[in-house]
Amino acid sequence: MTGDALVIDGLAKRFGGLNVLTSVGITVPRDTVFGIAGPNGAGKTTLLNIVSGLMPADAGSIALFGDACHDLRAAALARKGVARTFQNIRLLRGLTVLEQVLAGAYRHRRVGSVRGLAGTPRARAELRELRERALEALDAVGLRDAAGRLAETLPYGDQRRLEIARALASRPRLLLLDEPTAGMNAADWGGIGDLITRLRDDGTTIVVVEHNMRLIQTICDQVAVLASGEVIACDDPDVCLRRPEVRKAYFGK
Ligand SMILES: Nc1ncnc2c1ncn2[C@@H]1O[C@H](COP(=O)(O)OP(=O)(O)OP(=O)(O)O)[C@@H](O)[C@H]1O
Repeated sequence: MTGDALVIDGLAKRFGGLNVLTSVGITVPRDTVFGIAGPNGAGKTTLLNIVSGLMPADAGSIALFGDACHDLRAAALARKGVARTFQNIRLLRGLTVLEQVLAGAYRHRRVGSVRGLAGTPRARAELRELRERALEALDAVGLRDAAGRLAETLPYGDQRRLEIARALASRPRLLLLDEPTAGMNAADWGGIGDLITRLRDDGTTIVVVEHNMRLIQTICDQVAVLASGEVIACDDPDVCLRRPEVRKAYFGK
């Protein structure tokens, strides 16, 4: 296999008169956990939105596993192995834990909805496979025993795990996590950190946007710090977070 998991070059994005990203370059090697840090409003979520195809960039290029893909929309990127979670939990009310994950797996179906409704043997076989994938994803995040529960009754930390399971159901090669530990206590975020490194060790490349510096230092192989629309530092987390330009961006000194 050739190519890094993700190579971003010269990426720019403007909202009206606001230049959020001016020229961002990042290279994420395969099978690593790569952190994206930076002060509020630095453009971290905007960067994930562009990489996952939710919005176009104004300029720049993106390559995934060696293939240029900056013109692709979200569905095509998902088929290329990109999955993501969002900063705010986005569970569908009234569905069980398993059904939430099945909804994530379903977009990778091969059998169209009409044939699926007709209940052909192929459609039934595919549904069985989707269910297996969903249970496998729940296993990965430690929620298999909760498969039959209504998702909204789960504790907050488990709802965040469920979001990750939903992304994992498509068996992504590149998983983008937007603040996966937002609002969590230390016990819960430690567990998410362990989960992320386990996923990496199993062969998923992970890009994680995080404000929690201890988590970044614990799990990331590299971190890029965004400020003023650019990457101001990219290195091993301990080295990066000691840099004067990074301290200035965060603490103003
Ligand atoms: N769709 C949009 N339209 C207009 N402005 C936007 C849009 N999305 C983001 N912005 C603005 O772009 C800037 C960067 O936002 P973004 O959410 O990417 O930052 P962030 O680094 O993820 O911030 P935080 O750490 O607070 O989540 C902010 O000033 C935000 O208000």
